[in-house]
Amino acid sequence: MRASLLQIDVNDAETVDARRRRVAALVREQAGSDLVVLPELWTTGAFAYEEFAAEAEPLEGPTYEVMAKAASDAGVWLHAGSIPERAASDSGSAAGDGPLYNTSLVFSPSGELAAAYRKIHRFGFDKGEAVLMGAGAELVTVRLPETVVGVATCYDLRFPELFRGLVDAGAETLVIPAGWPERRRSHWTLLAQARAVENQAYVLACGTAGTHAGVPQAGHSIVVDPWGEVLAEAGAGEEILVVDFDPAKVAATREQFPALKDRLLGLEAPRR
Ligand SMILES: O=C(O)CCC(=O)C(=O)O
Repeated sequence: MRASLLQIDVNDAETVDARRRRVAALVREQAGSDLVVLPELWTTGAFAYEEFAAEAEPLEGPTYEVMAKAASDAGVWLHAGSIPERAASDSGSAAGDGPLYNTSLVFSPSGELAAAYRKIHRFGFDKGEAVLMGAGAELVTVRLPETVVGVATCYDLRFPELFRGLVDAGAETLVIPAGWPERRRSHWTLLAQARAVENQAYVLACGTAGTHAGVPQAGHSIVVDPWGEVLAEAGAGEEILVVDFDPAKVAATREQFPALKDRLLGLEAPRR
């Protein structure tokens, strides 16, 4: 199976419309890959908090339209990264004036929406995304012909229980778009490898390059196999990381070294 991770340079000089067109062209160039992955919030930048509300889109908004077409033109599965989604209000108003979510979109090779995932763990503690966006509540997996993909977004990478949930739901390949800052790049690489080793799964983690809203991005998108070996790693700048991998290695690793079977479920902390 061939995957292309598009580590996009997200910067304040390029408009959202221009970036959307540029990224769609890059997706089209990946015809021949099975799966194309984009980063988190690549239209605005994950740290461009002031842009979230202004650039928010309904689920089936401009990014959806452009990416659905790009996926079908290229004939690829496309994890189109995430968008700032403006949900419909509770009253169902067509104005779409409900809460914001950090929502990932996955398209099939015919351009159908295969899955949408609202990021569960919002970043920022008491500011930024954590206060501007709502939290998703559902784990999402997508069945591709060759593998079952489990999706997570950026800060989710720090929460191993989410990935155990995805494994329990059948995930074999963990796809993680991100806008991870350079300042914590060592955590990014370490956690990507940890999630691969502990879940005996492939990890495809696609970040952004460049600097937006004053925050230099880590780049260094990475693909890790179920044994924890790094199959490919990008540098700091914009780059397309193309990697061939064998989805059958997940079952083989889980059979040869069946650590997942030794999980002890339901452990409780001792009472004090
Ligand atoms: O956890 C981190 O260090 C980075 C997380 C982040 O930037 C995000 O989720 O947008």
